[in-house]
Amino acid sequence: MEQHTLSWGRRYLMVEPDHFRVDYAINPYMDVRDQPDPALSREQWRGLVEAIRSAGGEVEVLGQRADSPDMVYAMNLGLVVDGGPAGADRRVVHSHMRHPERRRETRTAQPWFAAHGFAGTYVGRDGVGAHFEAGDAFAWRDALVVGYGPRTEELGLKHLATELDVRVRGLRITHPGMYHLDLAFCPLDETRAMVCPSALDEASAAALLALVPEPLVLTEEEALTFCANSIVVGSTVLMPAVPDRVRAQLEDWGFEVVLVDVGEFHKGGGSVRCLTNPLDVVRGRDLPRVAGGEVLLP
Ligand SMILES: NC(=[NH2+])NCCC[C@H](N)C(=O)O
Repeated sequence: MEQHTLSWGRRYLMVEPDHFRVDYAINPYMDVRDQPDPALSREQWRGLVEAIRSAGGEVEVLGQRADSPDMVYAMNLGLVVDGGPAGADRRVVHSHMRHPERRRETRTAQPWFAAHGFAGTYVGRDGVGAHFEAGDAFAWRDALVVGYGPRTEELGLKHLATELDVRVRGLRITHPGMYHLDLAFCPLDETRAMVCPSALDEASAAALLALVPEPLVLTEEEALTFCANSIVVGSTVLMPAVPDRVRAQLEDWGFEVVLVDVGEFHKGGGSVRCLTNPLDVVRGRDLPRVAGGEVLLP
C-alpha cells in the first residue's frame, strides 16, 4: 500500500521525570494512593526517548520543576505552530491550564521556548482569559483541530483562530476519561487517523468522522487502553498499547507498530503523546493560513 507520512513529528520536546508524582487528582486516572515508582518511571521515559531516536526522530530535553509533578506531560506546555529551522520565525502558543496545580509549568516552559527562538502567544493569562491546553490541539489537513470542554474552553477557539490566522475546527469532548483530544484522536498521515467517536458529543463525533477520509475507528474500550495517545515518526507508530485489530489495520496501511511501555505515566492519566510535544509544525505547510481566522463548530 502506498505510504504517506505526516510532514511534522520528527522533533519533540520532553521533560525529564525527576519529580514525577501523583500529588492531586485532576482526571479519573489519578489516585494519590497509587504512586509511580521513580526508578521505573525514569527507565520507561528513557525507553521512549530511545524509541523516538531509533525511529529517526529527535528529542530535546527540559528539566522538571520540583513543584510540578505533571510537568512530565510536556505536550501541555504549549502548541508550536511555527517550528521551522533555528533562526526562522518560530512561534508557540502557551497553554493556559484549566487546573491551577499545573500553571507553574508554563512559567518554566516560556523561557525555554524563548531561548530556542520561539515568540510566545497567549490564549489567556494565568487566571484570566480562556483556558487552552495544547494536548487538545492538532494541526491536521485544513485546520487546527481542537477538542474543548473538559480542559480547553470554547472561547479559546476564537482566540486561536484570530491570533494565528487559521481555521479552527472545534470538537466537544464529553467523555471524562478522554479529557484531552489526544486520548481520542491520532493523525497517522494526511488522510488517516485513529478516532474514538465515543469521546465526543453526537454532532462532534459526526464532524470528526466527516473530517477523516480514512478513519481507524476505535471503540471506547480500545481507546481506554490509551492506544490513540500515540505518536507517529515517519511510518513508525509509537504506542503504549495496541489492540490486535488496531495493529492489523495499521500494518495493513504500511505502518510499523512499536510498543513502548510507559505504564507508570498512566497513573497520572497520560501516555506516549502526552509525554512528547512536536516542535516542527509549520504554519503554511502543515496548517493553512486563513486571514482573520475562522472557527467551525459542528
Ligand atoms: N496530553 C495529555 N493528554 N496529557 C495528559 C496530562 C495528564 C495530567 N495529569 C493532567 O491531568 O493534566
